[in-house]
Amino acid sequence: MSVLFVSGIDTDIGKTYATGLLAKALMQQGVNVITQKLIQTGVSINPNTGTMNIADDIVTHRKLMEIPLQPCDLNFTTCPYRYEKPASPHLSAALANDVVQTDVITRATKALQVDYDVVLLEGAGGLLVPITEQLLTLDYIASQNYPIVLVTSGRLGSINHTLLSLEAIKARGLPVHSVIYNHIHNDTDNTDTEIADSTIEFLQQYLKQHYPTTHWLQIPYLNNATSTHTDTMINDHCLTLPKDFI
Ligand SMILES: Nc1ncnc2c1ncn2[C@@H]1O[C@H](COP(=O)(O)OP(=O)(O)OP(=O)(O)O)[C@@H](O)[C@H]1O
Ligand SMILES: C[C@H](N)[C@H](N)CCCCCC(=O)O
Ligand SMILES: [Mg+2]
Repeated sequence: MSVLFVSGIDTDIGKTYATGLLAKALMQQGVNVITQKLIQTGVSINPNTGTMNIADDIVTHRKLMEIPLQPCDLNFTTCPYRYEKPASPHLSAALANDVVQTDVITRATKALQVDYDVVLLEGAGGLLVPITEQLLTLDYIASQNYPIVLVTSGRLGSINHTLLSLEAIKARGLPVHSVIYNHIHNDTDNTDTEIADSTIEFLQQYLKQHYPTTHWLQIPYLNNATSTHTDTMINDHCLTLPKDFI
């Protein structure tokens, strides 16, 4: 497979971290990999040019990969659709008097596939987030038949959101390539480790029983992982991928 769609049980669950760390791990295995962002909302405008900046998530991917912005980032191939309002893409586009044309995204992915062996395509929010009034993210994924990487967490409520996401994927007949458990809340005061540990245990067992070929990975809590002073931290927290991951 050469395109993996990285989704999650919700927005702010750690898709960007997961995508960047996956890309870095693949690079370390010698895979020629790049990341793409489906649609970025909440993008700032460059005051000098009056144009939209590069997608924040692409910038974070590159920091996590420890590589500079690439030519395909600078010419916006890795994220053609960027909007100012930090909202659902269908709303952010409408507020910019625009409608997303998914063939632009597909063409961008195909252009990246010319230069790279693997493209990790990060969604915006969860699987049923609308791209337009008529088209949900999962509709687009299904139209391309992309395998899905689903990012989840140990927050109370994650079990339900994870299983609902898995059901939605199954209903479209798409493969669940991986589930990535992100330890996003583990360093905060309000984390209940009993719940988080039980969530890991439950999800692992559930996958073993119902999705035996799906990979299970975990991402540790990273402290300021994308700041400029955390090379050691990032190196310490490399993802180890199973041999048959790609
Ligand atoms: N493993 C982690 N350790 C520490 N902080 C994390 C971790 N994962 C995510 N975060 C924090 O949570 C925030 C949300 O994560 P992230 O931006 O990856 O979410 P997302 O799922 O990509 O959201 P979106 O739908 O906007 O793309 C980030 O700003 C980051 O600070
Ligand atoms: C702005 C935010 N961080 C994401 N990029 C977009 C999240 C859209 C969520 C829409 C929804 O599920 O209601
Ligand atoms: Mg993101």
